Amino acid sequence: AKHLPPSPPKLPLIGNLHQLGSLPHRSLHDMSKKYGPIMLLHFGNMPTLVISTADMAAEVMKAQDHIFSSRPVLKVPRRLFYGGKDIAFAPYGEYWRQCRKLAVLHLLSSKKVQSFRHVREEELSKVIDLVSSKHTLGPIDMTDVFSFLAKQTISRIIIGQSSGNEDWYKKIEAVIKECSLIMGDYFAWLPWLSHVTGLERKLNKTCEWADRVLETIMEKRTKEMSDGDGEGEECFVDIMLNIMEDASTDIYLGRDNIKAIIMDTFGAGTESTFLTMNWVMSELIRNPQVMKKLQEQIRSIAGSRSRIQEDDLAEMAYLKAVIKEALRLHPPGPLLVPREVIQDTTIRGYHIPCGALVLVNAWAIGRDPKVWDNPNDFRPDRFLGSTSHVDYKGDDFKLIPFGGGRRACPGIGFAMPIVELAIANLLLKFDWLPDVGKAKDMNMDEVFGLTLSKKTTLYALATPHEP
Ligand code: HEM
Repeated sequence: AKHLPPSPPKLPLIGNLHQLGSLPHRSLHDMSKKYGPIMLLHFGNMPTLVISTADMAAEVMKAQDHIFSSRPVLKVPRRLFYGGKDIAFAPYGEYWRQCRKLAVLHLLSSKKVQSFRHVREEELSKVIDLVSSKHTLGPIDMTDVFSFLAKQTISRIIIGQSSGNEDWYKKIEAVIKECSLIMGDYFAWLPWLSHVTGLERKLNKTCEWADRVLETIMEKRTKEMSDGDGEGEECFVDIMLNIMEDASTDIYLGRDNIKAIIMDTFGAGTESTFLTMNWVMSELIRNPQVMKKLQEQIRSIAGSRSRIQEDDLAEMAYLKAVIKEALRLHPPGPLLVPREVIQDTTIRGYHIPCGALVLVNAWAIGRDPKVWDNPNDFRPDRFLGSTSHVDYKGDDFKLIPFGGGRRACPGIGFAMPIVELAIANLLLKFDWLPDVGKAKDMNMDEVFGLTLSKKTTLYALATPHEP
């Protein structure tokens, strides 16, 4: 008989789903303490491999990456993304390879990221002005501030800025919200449950609505480009429309691909970037001594200047350590994005069946006491000195908030300048305190959806800093 990985006992029909609870990354972490770093669960009748240590993650995302690099065909994303025409949920193969290459070369390259620098700076200025104008009125809703900043910046880069576009941002935002509500529900992955909950109808409605919004945006950008009356700022949609129409390129890109990629970058980019800023700031306010040390570094680099510029970021070792530490404790995608096994294989003697779903518990790995000292403490200093090379780029499997291997997040270089610039300038310009009570008592409870958010809104008191 084949030697399968250890499995907790399961129920008929639902398998292990009832054991996931409302915080699956935590329940799975607890289960792994009993059943080991590689477990085989069943979501309904879907065999699901759960990976809970850095060693095992290296096995699936490095040693055998090619076997673990597909995505499961999940009902909801399949429909929302035009049958897998996006990047994140496309099955492993030629289409995915082309599409990812297109995004990496034409949308997310460091040259492109650099070309949107003014967008990041302008949108951040609006936020700084907002905090300046509101700080005398009492605590500021920082969750709202970060959410606004991520959405404004990223949507302006993806669908562009032209008069009346705020409406489109809002519409896409509403679509994404609806989609993540549908998708965040693990039960929705089960085909037989969808009819019971009326998911099918909801899904149809949302897809039609999303398609109308996306078509209108594309038509508008096409018209502006041909009339030459766009406001001069190139966006992802323009870049893709140009590639679509350019007969000389060997990349095939249809309208559905473009729409799926818009949804994908929006969905993958905004929420995760916003949550990262929100967790970083929450940890800073909860750890005043870290905040103080970081402010000293930022203020000394700024000198008499009133702004930290992107060129300054390279020098900011402590800022980078703080962000790594926040991502270690609060990876916005605690179970990453599910993968699928494309052929039978073995790991450490265990048989892994073709077609199994794979969840890598990045959250558990970030808190593994075997690889991290005092794993539950927020101690950015652990990333200074001899360990400063440990990074989230996918080479150190104990820190994988962006995944690793060929399916790793291609948006790291796009997201991080937004996060770093925002935190650096908010700490340069203002001093921060919790709105009520003691810093150490701050509520850090989580809510699990598609992403991991903070349960309570982050309110904070800001005082302008006079240099
Ligand atoms: C702090 C912000 C972000 C975090 C924490 C994050 C995290 C992740 C994770 C965990 C994955 C799955 C990796 C795997 O399967 O190994 C992923 C995939 C992906 N991310 Fe990100 N992401 C972020 C920002 C962005 C941004 C800004 C974009 C684009 C604008 C983006 C685009 C994508 C895409 C397209 C994929 C799918 C890659 C593939 O399947 O080949 N992400 N991201």
